[in-house]
Amino acid sequence: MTDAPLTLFNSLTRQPEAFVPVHSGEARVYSCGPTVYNYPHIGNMRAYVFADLLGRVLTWKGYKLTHVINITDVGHLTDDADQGEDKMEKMAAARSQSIWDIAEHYTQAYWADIKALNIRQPAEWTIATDYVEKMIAFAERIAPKHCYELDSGLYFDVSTVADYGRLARAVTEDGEGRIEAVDGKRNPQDFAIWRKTPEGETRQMEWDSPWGKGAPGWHLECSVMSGEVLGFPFDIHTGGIDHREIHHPNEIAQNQAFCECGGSGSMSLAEAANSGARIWMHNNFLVERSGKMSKSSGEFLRLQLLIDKGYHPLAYRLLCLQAHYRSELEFSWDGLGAALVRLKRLLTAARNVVDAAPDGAVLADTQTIVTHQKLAPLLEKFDAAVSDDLNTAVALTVLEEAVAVKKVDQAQKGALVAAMMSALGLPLIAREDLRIRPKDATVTEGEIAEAMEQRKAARAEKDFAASDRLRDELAAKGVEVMDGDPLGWEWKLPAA
Ligand SMILES: Nc1ncnc2c1ncn2[C@@H]1O[C@H](COP(=O)(O)OP(=O)(O)OP(=O)(O)O)[C@@H](O)[C@H]1O
Ligand SMILES: [Zn+2]
Repeated sequence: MTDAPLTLFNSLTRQPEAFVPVHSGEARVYSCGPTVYNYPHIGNMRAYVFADLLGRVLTWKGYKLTHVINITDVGHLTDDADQGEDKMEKMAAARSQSIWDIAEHYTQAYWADIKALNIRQPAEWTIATDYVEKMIAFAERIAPKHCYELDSGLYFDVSTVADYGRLARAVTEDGEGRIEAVDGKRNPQDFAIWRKTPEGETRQMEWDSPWGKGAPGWHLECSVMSGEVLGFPFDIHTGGIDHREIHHPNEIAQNQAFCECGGSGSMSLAEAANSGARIWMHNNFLVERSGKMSKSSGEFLRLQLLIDKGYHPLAYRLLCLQAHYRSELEFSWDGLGAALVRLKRLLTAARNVVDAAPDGAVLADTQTIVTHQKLAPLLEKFDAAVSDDLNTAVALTVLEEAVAVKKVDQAQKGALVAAMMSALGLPLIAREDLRIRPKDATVTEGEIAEAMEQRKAARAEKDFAASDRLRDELAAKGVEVMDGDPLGWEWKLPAA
């Protein structure tokens, strides 16, 4: 049975809540996408592994999922509040390239990582610059009651909505809040929803508006794209935990203004939540020993670097799944290596289970097919784990139990394992495909295979001198021969 109630931690109320869809049988989810001014780092990708997992669990629970992720190609300043330059303009100037080229290049790089991590395609990728007209219309609607104009742009007056910053307070209570005062603002937390191009300057990206030439504010973009595609209120809004501080409180304020709910006095939490998304969910950071991994700080790890070193990208996915999404996760190469070993064992065993199942069994409906007394409790345990605010650490161990369970119906076992793998986004790829040659390897897979064949023949003839020589030659090229490996691996490269 997969009927454990789905509970998700809502950052807005700071407690786990039962998921009750706005539209019966459906789940509508919006995830803040990347600002495409640079390559995504693996910390950014944790946010999308999390959003993908959430979507997969909603699908597992039987909801019809509509997931939207945006691409921010304009408007995100170097500081999340109103300080600094537009990240896209800054990178384009540094590279002497057009913003459009920068955006195209890094969007493609991001999509390559999405694919490599087996993140499902959302129903829609909304590109911020495609929505500028709608952003202007949204701003025009809320401006009379909620905004004021300064020389630098159109600002949102946060005192015009009830309960501004409730989401952020979770952070400020911990002493992490930081909103700087800027000249001319009525309240320090007021933010630009339209930034005017300063007189005498031209920006690469600018549009005409009732407030002059300029560009939309980053917060406005997400309010407009989420509301436009999913309709207010929708079910779940996701992002990294840094968005809980400024970006999401500002989106909420705009949504409240747009929906004309509240205005003065206090608003109930339910109303506040209804003014945008019902549930706001945030993944915690991927950190290194030196602190949060960050694009803006210059040095960061890209997924491609992991691949170049010989790690399959799905090892990184597994690393993320081993931790709870709300916990900080510290990256280490040892940790990634351990995740790769676990992944190999799991995928090899799962592949065997699914191959042993009769044709069609893995496509059958798990709920109706899994009745075996040893398997049904595992289905229930797995369902309870993922339904408990996406407890993937436990779900993974249940999957490993299911893969190992003996003397059970093969069809049922195949269906169960395939369904669990799919819910966690682990594809059933052949173990050979998990082996990646590091970029700096001096030997090809074909050469390794040939040497291994020769070695096998030498051993069959009991020519141990030749066998040892071949092993040493491979070792000199950085290939370790693995005799007697429990999983039957014949060789490995140093990183893997
Ligand atoms: N170290 C991290 N771990 C997990 N998620 C992160 C991390 N850094 C950023 N994110 C999340 O990644 C997503 C994409 O972020 P975005 O492209 O806007 O990054 P950014 O703010 O420009 O980069 P950075 O914060 O690295 O300078 C957001 O949801 C953000 O909260
Ligand atoms: Zn956003």
